[in-house]
Amino acid sequence: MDTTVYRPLDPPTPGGRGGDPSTPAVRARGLAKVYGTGAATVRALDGVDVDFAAGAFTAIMGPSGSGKSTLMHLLAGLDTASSGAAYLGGTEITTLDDGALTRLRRDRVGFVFQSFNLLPMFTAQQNITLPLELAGAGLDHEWFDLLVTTLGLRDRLTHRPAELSGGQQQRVAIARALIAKPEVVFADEPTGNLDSRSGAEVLSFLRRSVRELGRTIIMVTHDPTAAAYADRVVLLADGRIAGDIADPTPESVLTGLDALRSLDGAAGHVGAAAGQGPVSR
Ligand SMILES: Nc1ncnc2c1ncn2[C@@H]1O[C@H](COP(=O)(O)OP(=O)(O)OP(=O)(O)O)[C@@H](O)[C@H]1O
Repeated sequence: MDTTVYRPLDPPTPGGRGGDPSTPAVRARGLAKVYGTGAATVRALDGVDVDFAAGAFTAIMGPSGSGKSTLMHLLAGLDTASSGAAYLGGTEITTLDDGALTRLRRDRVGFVFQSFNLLPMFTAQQNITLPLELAGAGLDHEWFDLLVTTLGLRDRLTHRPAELSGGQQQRVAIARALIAKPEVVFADEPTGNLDSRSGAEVLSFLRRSVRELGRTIIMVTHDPTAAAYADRVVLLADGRIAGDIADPTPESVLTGLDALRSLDGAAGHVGAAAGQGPVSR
């Protein structure tokens, strides 16, 4: 596990803003993914029911192999489920064909990866606006300016990725993920390649984009301190939802992870162990 310690740069403010709280941005119902057959069968996800609120920053945590990446890939339409359903807003994505999934990922979802995935020959500005070019959509200059200001990229727009620090590159990747105002941004270990200060900045920007810009973010992370920037932490163990922590702190997340280890595969839910009551969905 990455033991990097991140220090929040600004104090947390309660609650998320924006989105329609009555409709979850993302839902899973009985979602399952099975790899292999016979003795080699792995149930990577084993019947997951979970809602992710619009306008909230949610972290997904759990031990290695607990199914975090599998869940994110199914929710983002990057992989197909073995059974069950995943929804983006009102759209059941588990029944869409490849073409519809490609359009959905392009038009309604943003991605931030551990390795930034910027195009090296393009400037920061060109990288940010690339999704609009690919979609044939026009640039909302006001939104672009707001993103660039919020992410502190104003004086870096003409630089190529090789001329930017890791933290700056990830901030460009976040602006790119947000430029088309997607319904949800999936972030997969977004601070995994960053030092603690750059990681803290990136996490603060992710949180600001939820609180101030009304976006919805679902982040997979191994780091309890990173998870504590979120409004909520969903814990996975053995392909199942094993805990749910509202308003997490590094301490409550660590307590929740420790409780998971002590459950050691037994069925259970660690919300109470982490100082939270079970969250009804
Ligand atoms: N393509 C695959 N073929 C077979 N098994 C797989 C495949 N992908 C994942 N698995 C298995 O599914 C389970 C869940 O994997 P997943 O990558 O979702 O876990 P994770 O929680 O993201 O792990 P980590 O924290 O190590 O990245 C693991 O047992 C893994 O070995």
